[in-house]
Amino acid sequence: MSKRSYSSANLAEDAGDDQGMAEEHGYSAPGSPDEQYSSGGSDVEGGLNDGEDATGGDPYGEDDYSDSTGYDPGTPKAVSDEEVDPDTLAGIVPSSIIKGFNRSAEAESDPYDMLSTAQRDPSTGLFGKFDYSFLKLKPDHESRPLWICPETNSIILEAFSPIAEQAIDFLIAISEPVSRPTFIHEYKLTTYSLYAAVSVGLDTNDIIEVLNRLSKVPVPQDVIKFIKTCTRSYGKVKLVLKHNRYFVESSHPEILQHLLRDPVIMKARVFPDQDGADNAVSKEGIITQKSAQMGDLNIGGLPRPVPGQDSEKAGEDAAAKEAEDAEKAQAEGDVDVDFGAVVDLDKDDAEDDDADNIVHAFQIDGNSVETVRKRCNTIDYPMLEEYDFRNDTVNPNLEIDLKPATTIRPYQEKSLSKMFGNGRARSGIIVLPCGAGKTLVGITASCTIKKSILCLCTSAVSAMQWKQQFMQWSTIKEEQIALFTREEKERFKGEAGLVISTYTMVASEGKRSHATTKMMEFITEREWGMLLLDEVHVVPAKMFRKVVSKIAAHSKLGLTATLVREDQQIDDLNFLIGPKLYEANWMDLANKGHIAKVKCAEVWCNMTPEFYSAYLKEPLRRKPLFYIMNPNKFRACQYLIKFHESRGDKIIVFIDSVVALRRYATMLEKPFIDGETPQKERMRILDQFQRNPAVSTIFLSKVGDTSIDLPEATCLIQVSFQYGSRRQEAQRLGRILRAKRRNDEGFNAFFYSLVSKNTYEMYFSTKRQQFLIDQGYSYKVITNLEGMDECKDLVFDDIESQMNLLKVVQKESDPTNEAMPDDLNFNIRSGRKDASHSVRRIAGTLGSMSGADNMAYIESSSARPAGRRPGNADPPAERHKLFKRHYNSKK
Ligand SMILES: Nc1ncnc2c1ncn2[C@@H]1O[C@H](COP(=O)(O)OP(=O)(O)OP(=O)(O)O)[C@@H](O)[C@H]1O
Repeated sequence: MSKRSYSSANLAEDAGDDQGMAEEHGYSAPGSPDEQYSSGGSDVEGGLNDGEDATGGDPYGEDDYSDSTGYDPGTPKAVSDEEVDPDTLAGIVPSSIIKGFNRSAEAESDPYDMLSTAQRDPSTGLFGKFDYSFLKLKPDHESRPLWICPETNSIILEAFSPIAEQAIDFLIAISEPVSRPTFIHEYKLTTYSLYAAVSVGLDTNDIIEVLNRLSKVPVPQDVIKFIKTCTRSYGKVKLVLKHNRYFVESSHPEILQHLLRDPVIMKARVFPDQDGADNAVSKEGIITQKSAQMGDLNIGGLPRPVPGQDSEKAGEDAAAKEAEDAEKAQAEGDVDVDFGAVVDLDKDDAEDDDADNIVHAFQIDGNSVETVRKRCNTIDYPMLEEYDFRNDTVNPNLEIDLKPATTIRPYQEKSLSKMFGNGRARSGIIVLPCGAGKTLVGITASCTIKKSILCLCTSAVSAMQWKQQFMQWSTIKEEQIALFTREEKERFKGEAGLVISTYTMVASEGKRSHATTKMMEFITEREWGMLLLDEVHVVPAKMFRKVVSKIAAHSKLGLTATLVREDQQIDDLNFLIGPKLYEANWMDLANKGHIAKVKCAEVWCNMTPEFYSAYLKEPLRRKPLFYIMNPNKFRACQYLIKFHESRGDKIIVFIDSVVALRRYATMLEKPFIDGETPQKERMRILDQFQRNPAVSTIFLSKVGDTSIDLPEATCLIQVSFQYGSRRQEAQRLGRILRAKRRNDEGFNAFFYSLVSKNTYEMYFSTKRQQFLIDQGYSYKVITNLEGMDECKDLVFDDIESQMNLLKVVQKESDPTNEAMPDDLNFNIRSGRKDASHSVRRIAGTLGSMSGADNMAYIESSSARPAGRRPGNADPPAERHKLFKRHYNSKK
């Protein structure tokens, strides 16, 4: 999918005309004069409505999918266009396949089952087992936006469909986004995504029914089976803390009985003395009661803001707004309003009928919570954690509200509605792009729960920024906030408060100072309303386990932009924190002006001959410093800084290697921050960068990757990076997504990655880009920085200074460097070609980055560019012999 979408997107870019591209591919983009939708809104309505359609009753929408695939073999006439004439194929294709294509009426099982891998796509061999052309399209398939692949559980969305927005809402709730370029998105149903879907209140039938309505083909039987298996037991059992007693709760009494038959769980059960209310208690200790209604839960303690209104007026006319929305939807694409209601997943428990409001529960011993939770995971009934904070009378309230001037954005509100949708706090993870305002989401959640909050971040700098943001957006008083870092060990005043600390401070064990030990006692001895976990993707699972087991928290909210890890331990988060509750789309927020639009470029820097031959001789571990300190890279960096400073940009330069960072910053006379920079000095440099026009560029090591909020920054130059880390690439991009000037007309932020040509760095660079490419970003390759050769005062412009630098590099290159990742061998074997398959690279120059697209693209030119210093190497051949040797030997 990725491959296909890049190539289409590429075409669009090349053609310079998105619409043109869409038409060229036979897509009918919304808004095109001849689109099928505009000519007959009724097509959409008829096709997707529950009720009648042109074929005299929707054979799909109304199907009982529990009995069949939703595929109706009785309506073949409606799809005659798709039918294959058996005579045409006779002799070419085995008859079983023709049968498969045409779906005989007697077909009982999934059509997919009829075809073995070898039998599919026998004529072209192009699609192999991915040839799904035998799946029969529904008669009104054009108005339905989804394709569902049997076997892989992948869902392809036509993002240009008039109902794509609603479909995206739905898909985000039930599946993982895999790739979201401009026109076609790919999602995948996974065990975890379905767990998350159930946890936000969707049930099996909702999921299959809506999928079936949106899909162009009947939902394949295997997919239905998968959904049923995953959702059968997930989300059916909740762990609820009420009046400081722990209950295992479910609206399915048979499930509770099943759990109580388990010896471990049975041992943890506590028989209530008296239930107090009129609730019935069975002899097994199961209490039956009416579930709490959501009522008028007030997210953030303020009237629910309506976008475009100030918070004071918000909430006054929600009904009017709804009507207006419906009208707008009608006008925009004549989308069926009823359909919207089906896809709208924000339905509260309060909407359920009375029967669903009956819940059953049994109490468990507070000390056995962890054991029961583990046991439930083992027997495949993972417990969702919910905190009934409004009924918690034991823990003192924290006086905190959003300030009246604070307005949360629609996507922030939406993410929170997934957390508080049923009037309680669900534990889970909210995924928003970097710079989209996760801090305010965390603050609003705190203002909703109004109990003591423990907030953990990745560094002391980010802890201080959280404190500052809490004070900026909420009414919390300074004395109610306590910082717990290496340098600060404060306590808050009063019974309830907020502690902001770092993961390492809380998870560390062993010998600690007296003040730290006292503070840890203060933290571990109390009950927290919420554990707020920033940048959850960064923290090792081991550390999380320690934190989670030490801290008694009623609910947990994890925040992240990049739910990706190179070590595959991301799955652990689902059970340590909770399921993913919401994930926003980067491109969507950029288009709406909530984050900046960014132009990304990879700048290829030739190695100088001396550096290159030294690089080749060095062992693997010593190589990196040679490509990082490549004099041509140095010069490119200096040139880009000059270029962007002259445009009035504020620039962040990232260099992972501390040796290189210091040398670059010192030579170019710019301030830098690395791990050893004291806290106060860091804050001073960041402050100068924000306010002082004379400080337009700062150099940062890895310490600046996450959580640094610098809205002034508009340009980012990456000189060295941590191998193939997709997460680091995205986090770094995030530093410029919050650009203050993002809504200026035609404004773009700039992201450059400087790569030394024909070194390992090129492979890593390609690998790093994958996450952002999947979010819809594209990279231009710049092989020649226009104007650089004419720029007189760049460093290392003579052989002598280059040789001196080489000596320094040879001396300082650290043989104890972090080992290169294991997959390097894979790269050598497969060569760069493989990796670049999935990358959308567009030929470009510095001129084209800045809008002046008048330069020749010289990527494959071997001619030495005019003005280049004669000592510099000509661009080496595409694959150096080193790579070739490895490549051939591996082959
Ligand atoms: N609703 C809002 N109204 C106005 N400004 C907002 C809002 N939400 C966020 N911001 C601003 O957006 C910027 C980015 O917010 P924040 O630092 O919370 O991003 P983030 O999602 O945590 O990013 P990262 O993952 O990179 O740390 C901040 O300057 C913040 O003040």
